[in-house]
Amino acid sequence: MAQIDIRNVQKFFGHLQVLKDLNLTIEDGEFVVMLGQSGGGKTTALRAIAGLETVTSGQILINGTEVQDRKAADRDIAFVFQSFSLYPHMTVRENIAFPLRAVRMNAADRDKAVNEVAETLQIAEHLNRKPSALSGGDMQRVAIGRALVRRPQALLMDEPLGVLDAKLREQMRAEIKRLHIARGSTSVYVTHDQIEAMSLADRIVILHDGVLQQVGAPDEVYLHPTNLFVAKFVGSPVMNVSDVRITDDTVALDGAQSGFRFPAEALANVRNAGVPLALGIRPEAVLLAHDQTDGFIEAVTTNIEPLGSHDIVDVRVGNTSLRARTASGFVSGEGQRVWVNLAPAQAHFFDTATGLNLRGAH
Ligand SMILES: Nc1ncnc2c1ncn2[C@@H]1O[C@H](COP(=O)(O)OP(=O)(O)OP(=O)(O)O)[C@@H](O)[C@H]1O
Repeated sequence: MAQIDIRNVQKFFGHLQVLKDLNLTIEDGEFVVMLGQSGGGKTTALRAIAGLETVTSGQILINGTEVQDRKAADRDIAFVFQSFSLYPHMTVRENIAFPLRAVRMNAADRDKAVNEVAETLQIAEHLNRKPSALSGGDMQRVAIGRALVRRPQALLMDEPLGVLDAKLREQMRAEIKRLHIARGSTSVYVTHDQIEAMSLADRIVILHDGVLQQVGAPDEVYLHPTNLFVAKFVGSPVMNVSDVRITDDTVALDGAQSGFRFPAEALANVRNAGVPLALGIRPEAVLLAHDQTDGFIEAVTTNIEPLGSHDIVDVRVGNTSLRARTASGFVSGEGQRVWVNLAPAQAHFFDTATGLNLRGAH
């Protein structure tokens, strides 16, 4: 198993800079998920760790040894791609055994290793089949089995569940987590699916335009996003973000008759910032009441999404639309008068020019 250290890594494709001074330490046994929009540089970073891509400058260390100039085969890292990339003419057993043949392991040890990994991945009954006879989920289990069979120092996965349907993705996600807990291998996983990232990661690494935006545990990036990009990228439905004015202890939305009163400590770093501000508040921190309530502001419902376990209700306050998460059926229809308030402890204030969260880690 391995600690992976990425130091000051820059990567250019021609004039296009895809990784901008990337620094990251992945601890031994950790499950790190790289999350971001398409084109953010996630795959390039993963391929650079594996040695499938060279870096323009900077160092990559595995257990303290520089490997950036070593070939992929000399890094003892396994890679699982989105497309299963199995050999169609070989059986499942031969596919999984392939990396062991390459290192000339004897047949008895090879069989033992293949059986063990097939058992763990629950594909033992498919060992004599060809890949074409398997479901998508089982094909990806075989691809993961082939990656794990030689007990690599680290397992890298590039959107491994990308082509599976939603239900199978959810099931495989749980299996990948179980496998990681059982094996404890250092894992780096690339996805643009934030639910996958939240559910799998010890730490999430958010990349945008080749720049690392935030590294943190799932609840940390959810509760304390360092900037607007992270705030809007993590969480579903997305965080409400709208321009606000702050006067004394009052936070006023655009066009609203009155503002929300906040305790002084919630506005400590914000009130005198002297920059245009955006309020960020997640739907679960937008509170609705049927009747006039102290501290609440009058609003009108404009849309309701019933989602079974809860509803997402859009309300209009002044010129601003806010999405609130409510109990199912809390609001019966559009055009209804309600009262709205915000949970100050869960409110974020961003500098609209830089995108930085001015409350920092609160
Ligand atoms: N071999 C290459 N040659 C030129 N440009 C490349 C190459 N590989 C990637 N790029 C460019 O680098 C940028 C980052 O790509 P990368 O695949 O790392 O992003 P990503 O975040 O993984 O996105 P995706 O989820 O779409 O794979 C993109 O603009 C892409 O077009």
